[in-house]
Amino acid sequence: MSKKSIVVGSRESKLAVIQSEMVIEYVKGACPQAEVSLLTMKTTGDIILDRTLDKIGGKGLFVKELDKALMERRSDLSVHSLKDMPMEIPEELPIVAFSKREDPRDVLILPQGETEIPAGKPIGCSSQRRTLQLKELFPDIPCKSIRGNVITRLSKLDAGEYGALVLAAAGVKRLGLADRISRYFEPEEMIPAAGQGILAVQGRAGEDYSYLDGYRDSDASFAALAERAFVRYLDGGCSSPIAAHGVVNEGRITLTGLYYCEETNTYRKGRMEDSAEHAEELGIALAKTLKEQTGGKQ
Ligand SMILES: NCc1[nH]cc(CCC(=O)O)c1CC(=O)O
Repeated sequence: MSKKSIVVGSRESKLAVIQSEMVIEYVKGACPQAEVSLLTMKTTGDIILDRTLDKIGGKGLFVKELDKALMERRSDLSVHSLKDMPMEIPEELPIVAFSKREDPRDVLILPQGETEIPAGKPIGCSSQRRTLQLKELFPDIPCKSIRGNVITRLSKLDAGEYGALVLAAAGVKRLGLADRISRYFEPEEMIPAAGQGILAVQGRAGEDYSYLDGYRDSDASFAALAERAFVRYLDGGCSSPIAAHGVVNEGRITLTGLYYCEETNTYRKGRMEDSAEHAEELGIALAKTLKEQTGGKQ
C-alpha cells in the first residue's frame, strides 16, 4: 500500500512558508505514517503590488488560488494568516483548526540605525485600521501606503522612503526579526485586526481532520469567532477601518472593537464581555452597539 500523502498549500512569501512549515511539523508528528509536503503558489494579492488592497477590490485576494488547489485536490490543507481570510468562507472549504495565538500586537519598526522616527518622513502603513489609529498616536506624522510582503516593506524602510513602519508583531517574530521592533503598541492603543496572530488551517468539508485535534487552541478559537463575528456584522473586509481584539480568560471573553462609519465619518471604540461560549453573540452585540453610536443605519 502506498503511503498516505498530505499536501499543504501556502502562499510563497517567506512568512507564509514559515507559518505553513509550523503546521507541517505538527502534522508530521501527529501522522508519522504520512508523507507531508508543501505546495506554494502566488495569489492575486501577491501579484498586484502597485495598488492598495481596497483599490484592487474584491475579497479573498490572498486565498482564491489556494482554495482552487484544495477543491481540485492538488492540496489537502491550506494554511493562512487568519487576518487575511475573508469573512465568508465557501461551505466546502471550512476552517478546520485555529492555531494558538502568537503576539497579537502591532509594532513600530525604525529604519536601520535610527532611534526615533526621522523628521519629515511618513509612516509606512497599508491599512486604514492602522492609519486611523496612528493619527491619534502621532497626530503630526502622515501615513503613506506601503505594499508588498514583510521583507519587501522592511527593505523599502531601510532604503529611506519611510520614517517608520507599522507591522504585526506575529509576522516579525516568526521571521526571526524581533530585534528590529522598537515599540510595541498595546492592544488598547492600537486595536489589532481581527484574527491577527492566529493561523487558520482550511480543509475540505466531509474529510477527517481528527489528526489536528491536538493543534487546535480553544482560547484562540473563541477569540477568532468573536472578532470575525464583529467584522462580519459590520461587513468589513481586511482593508476596512475595523479592528477587533478578543482576550479569553477563565471561560470569559472580553472583546474590544473599533468601527468607522463612512456615512457619518465618525468612529467609535468599545469593549464588552461575555462567557467564551457566547463568543459570536458577543461580537454581534458589540458591533451593533458601535454601529448605533456612530449613527450608521442599522
Ligand atoms: N496583511 C499582511 C499580513 N497578514 C498577516 C500578517 C502577520 C501575521 C499575523 O497577523 O498572523 C501580515 C503582515 C502584517 O500585517 O504586518
